[in-house]
Amino acid sequence: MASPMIPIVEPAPAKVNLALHVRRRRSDGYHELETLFAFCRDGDRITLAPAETTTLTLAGPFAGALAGEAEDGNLVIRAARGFAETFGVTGGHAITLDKHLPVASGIGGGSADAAATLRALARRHGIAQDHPDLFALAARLGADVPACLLGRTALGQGKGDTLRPLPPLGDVPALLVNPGVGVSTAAVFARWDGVDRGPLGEGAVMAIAAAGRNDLEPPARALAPAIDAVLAMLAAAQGVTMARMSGSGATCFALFRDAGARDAAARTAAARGWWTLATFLT
Ligand SMILES: C[C@](O)(CO)[C@H](O)COP(=O)(O)OP(=O)(O)OC[C@H]1O[C@@H](n2ccc(N)nc2=O)[C@H](O)[C@@H]1O
Ligand SMILES: Nc1ncnc2c1ncn2[C@@H]1O[C@H](COP(=O)(O)OP(=O)(O)OP(=O)(O)O)[C@@H](O)[C@H]1O
Repeated sequence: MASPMIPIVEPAPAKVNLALHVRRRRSDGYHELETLFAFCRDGDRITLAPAETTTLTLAGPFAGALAGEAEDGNLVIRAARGFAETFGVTGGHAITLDKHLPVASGIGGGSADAAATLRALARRHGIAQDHPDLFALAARLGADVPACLLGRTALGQGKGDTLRPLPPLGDVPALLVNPGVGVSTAAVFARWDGVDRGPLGEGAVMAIAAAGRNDLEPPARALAPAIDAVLAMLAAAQGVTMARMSGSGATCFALFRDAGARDAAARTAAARGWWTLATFLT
């Protein structure tokens, strides 16, 4: 168990859906998916320090995007409350969220923060990181939270919360680009045309990804036409091996043969005023 006096720092890496096939709408309003989750080297960060009550301090470039919302609605606080109820812990935590990922952008931001909070609390209270109750709590917090809790390349099925771990990708140079528009996940799913275009293929992760697609791209592009320009720019970049939208958008990602080509594309995207994150898929 981690010493209660030493702050715990837990990374909350950005999530990318290398491919996302929507198979059908369920009667509970959710959709059955097949998706390949991958994680970036960079993202948000959670710090946990001992305190009498639980509080949340927002820091970092996107703190302002969440400052107007009630603290209760933040997935970090919801994760901390859920953890206390599930594992019967008492006492609070002063939690700091360093927010580097744009909000409502398809790269899991809030889900990654919730998952990092659960990992940090599990460390503090001596709960195994693979405790089934921790995963059950993650699934109640959001469809992407279990994948973010696992935090490694995985095949997601069901709502995205039935997971099969896959081998690490080994630091693939990746660029994330967001045109500065927030997109509601529920609104994008609601515009899906209901056509099942088939399952993911088989083979190595990158081969499955390359042969796959993101079925949420057309509805997201209809809601946020700026995605078109981002994808066109990324697809035309030198040294690119794959360019696609992640999750429900509007963030798009591109994978590159080398970090130099990635950084050149990042400069082009930044010159257009878009948010960029030059990173690696781990
Ligand atoms: C698009 C993805 O990011 C792909 O990884 C996820 O499926 C979304 O995960 P998330 O943001 O954690 O989603 P949640 O917060 O659980 O759900 C938000 C809303 O998205 C829709 N939703 C989400 C996941 C899913 N499999 N089917 C859905 O239809 C539902 O309308 C739901 O009310
Ligand atoms: N810590 C948080 N960070 C970001 N958003 C949060 C957080 N807590 C609550 N939210 C709410 O969750 C909504 C979705 O934000 P989030 O950034 O998780 O979406 P996303 O990037 O589309 O994630 P996903 O790819 O999992 O769908 C936001 O509109 C915001 O109001």
